[in-house]
Amino acid sequence: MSKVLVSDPIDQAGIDILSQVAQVDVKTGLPAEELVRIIPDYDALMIRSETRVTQEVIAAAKQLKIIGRAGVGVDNVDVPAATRQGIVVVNSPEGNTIAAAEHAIALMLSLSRSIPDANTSIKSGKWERKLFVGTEVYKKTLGIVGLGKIGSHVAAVAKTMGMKLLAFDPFISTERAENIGCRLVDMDLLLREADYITLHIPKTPETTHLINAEALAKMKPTARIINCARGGIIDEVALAEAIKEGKIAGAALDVFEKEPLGESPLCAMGKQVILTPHLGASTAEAQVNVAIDVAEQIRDVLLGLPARSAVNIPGLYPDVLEKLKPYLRLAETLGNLVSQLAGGRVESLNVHLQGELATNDSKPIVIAALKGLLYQALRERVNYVNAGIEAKERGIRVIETRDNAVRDYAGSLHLEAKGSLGEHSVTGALLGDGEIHITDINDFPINVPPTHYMLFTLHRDMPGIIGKIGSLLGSFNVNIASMQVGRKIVRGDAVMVLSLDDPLPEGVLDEILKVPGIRDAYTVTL
Ligand SMILES: NC(=O)c1ccc[n+]([C@@H]2O[C@H](COP(=O)([O-])OP(=O)(O)OC[C@H]3O[C@@H](n4cnc5c(N)ncnc54)[C@H](O)[C@@H]3O)[C@@H](O)[C@H]2O)c1
Ligand SMILES: O=C(O)[C@H](O)COP(=O)(O)O
Repeated sequence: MSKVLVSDPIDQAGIDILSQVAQVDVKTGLPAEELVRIIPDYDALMIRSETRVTQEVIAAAKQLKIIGRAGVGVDNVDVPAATRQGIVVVNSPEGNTIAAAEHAIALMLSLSRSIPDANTSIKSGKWERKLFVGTEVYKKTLGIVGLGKIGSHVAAVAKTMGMKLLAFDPFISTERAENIGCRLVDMDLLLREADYITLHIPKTPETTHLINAEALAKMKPTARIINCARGGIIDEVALAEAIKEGKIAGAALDVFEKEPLGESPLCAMGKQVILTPHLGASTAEAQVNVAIDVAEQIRDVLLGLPARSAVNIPGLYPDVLEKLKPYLRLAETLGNLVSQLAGGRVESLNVHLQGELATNDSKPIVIAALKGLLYQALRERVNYVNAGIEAKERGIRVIETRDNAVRDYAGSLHLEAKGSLGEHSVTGALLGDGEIHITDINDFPINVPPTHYMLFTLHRDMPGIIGKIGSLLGSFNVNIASMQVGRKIVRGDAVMVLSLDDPLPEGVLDEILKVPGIRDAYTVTL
């Protein structure tokens, strides 16, 4: 039975799903070295933002197939290291969107009405009405940095509260922003005009310290900033300084450069600063959503099915997958076949998609072809996650071409491998019942289903050659299951494809190559 380690607090709904297919161990708050020690036993790891899945953890995770992040941000996971090791990383891109957006709005309103301090004051027996006179958000300008899922929901709510909306997001169109009710502007203008700024961007090298002393200096002295996205997007030292010097009016932060926060100049500040301990996603609803979403994906991957929200492999939704699955098998088989024909190092792979295959998302097909191509070199180490990166690291150039026209089959796939030992090509298609047929080898037409052991020869089309190969194999007790010849012209060159019941014993291929008229011969195991 598979084993899943849950190393952060996850809703029971997720644990229940995992328990259907695996032994689930919940061990939260593990020190880093303890995680490295126990991870080799596990097939799957389910986390939130607290567990740091470092390169060291991944290197130790010899059996790990999937890391499931019950939430959005995967910045606590070394995704490139996981990818290189063939580990799928999945998240829940939408499960906590509403929770995070509502938290940002809650922080904005709390800042403008000093709710936390007023609460503390009254609970300590005071009645300080004058001290807590606030400001309205109605007709104020909200600058939204990052107009993705959370930013868009914040925009929708803020709009209904009568706020004017500015947005900065270099990756979305003016039309999309306008549809959400936002004016798309540059960051400089947003900083200068907004009364409230709310951040909803990922933390990347470009966004780290996006809000630094220089940016803070551009803001209005009455402006307030909210960060419910990721710690480190705001330079916390510069922020504390800017508030102290009256350069801005306040800030509310849910996320921090270092979590847990520990000592910080922000903790000593009064009602201008509101801090929450990374609570954006902490609603009952969001935790059920993300736990179910990610647990289902872990369950599926452990059962050999694809994940719908993988961050490091092309996402395959069940309906797309159902349609593509037979073609993925075809691509993998042909990739494996062409690499065995090519023999040596493959330098480039041309993937030509024909007919209905050309109208689908080609990325999974290309990945499947590469997985097949690399199988001889990497065996079980290659999978859908790392096939692309492994091919890239080996310098294999991938060229993709497509032709929508339907020929003999609804869809067919042609792979052409150029390598150190020459060029080889194979074409394959699916029959009506989904059976794979190889329809072309090195431009010779044939029509055979792939089998476990196969022998391919290139020879002169002349009498007696088929018989000689047959008796040679017979003399080595190799049984032929089927045989087919493909040729372009009579008595020119031809290919012979034999399906064998047994593997070729050592030395037989050399004997075949000695048969007069045989130009080349290849054994293939699929
Ligand atoms: N506080 C929490 O508990 C909590 C909960 C959920 C998500 N988050 C965080 O919130 C953030 C947003 O999440 P989301 O689901 O909306 O993501 P999303 O991918 O839907 O949206 C992010 C948006 O940021 C934009 N963007 C990227 N780089 C940018 C840049 N340099 N400048 C401006 N815009 C840029 C993208 O174009 C995109 O539209 C993420 O950092 C996520 O990890 C935090
Ligand atoms: O990226 C996220 O989903 C949020 O930061 C939530 O993190 P959490 O799961 O640790 O609450």
